[in-house]
Amino acid sequence: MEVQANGVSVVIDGREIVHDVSLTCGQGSLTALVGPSGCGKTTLLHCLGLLQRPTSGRVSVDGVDTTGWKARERRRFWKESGAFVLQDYGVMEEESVAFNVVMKSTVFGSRVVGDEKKLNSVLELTGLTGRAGERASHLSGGEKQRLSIARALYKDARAVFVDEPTASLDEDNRTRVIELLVGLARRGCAVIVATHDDEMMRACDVRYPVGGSARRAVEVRRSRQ
Ligand SMILES: Nc1ncnc2c1ncn2[C@@H]1O[C@H](COP(=O)(O)OP(=O)(O)OP(=O)(O)O)[C@@H](O)[C@H]1O
Repeated sequence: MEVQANGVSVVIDGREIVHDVSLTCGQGSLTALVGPSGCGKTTLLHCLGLLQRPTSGRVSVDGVDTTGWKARERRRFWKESGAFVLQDYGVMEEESVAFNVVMKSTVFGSRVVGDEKKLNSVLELTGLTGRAGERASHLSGGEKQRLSIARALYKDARAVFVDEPTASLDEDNRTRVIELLVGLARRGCAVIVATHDDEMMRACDVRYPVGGSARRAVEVRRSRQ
């Protein structure tokens, strides 16, 4: 999936938070939105993920302009194609790890339904093997981060929007999360990451400086081996 911003600006309370961003986040590529705290990375990420409407400009998905999309079309995009790994992890604390991945249960919520083999495979990939039945609230910050990635992997998301994925992680978890995001891109997903982290930035194919004067997406590597 390709997610594209064309002349996207966001004005809140008379203040321009995002200024005239044009950027293409391609299928199979890992794009970093970079810049100092408060420069508008999260706001831009939310626009690209259709969580927030730009004040002007447009966001297109696979070449389709989403400006006129109603709630129903945006919901379909989130359900079928998009996944989020946000700073508050987007995890349902009271639910099990398995439910948080599969997001489906029987009518009365007593049992998670879904593809068990696939569930086990994504839990293994994200280092959460054996944790399916545990309450998500028991997980550590790094584990919750990986749980959100497990959900993106399970649903075969085609675009994943990630906010500061490594901010509060120790070295091991950080490396692991970066590897998982690179893995998602290698599967053909468009992965867009707002980040301050040098190691995360180095793993990205494209770095886009948000804010500042000389804004231009820098392609770091043309292709991965
Ligand atoms: N809903 C809102 N109402 C008022 N101001 C907002 C709102 N959303 C964002 N802002 C402001 O816009 C600016 C950019 O915020 P944003 O969270 O996008 O920055 P950021 O680059 O992601 O910052 P950080 O790296 O610290 O997470 C900040 O000054 C913030 O206070």
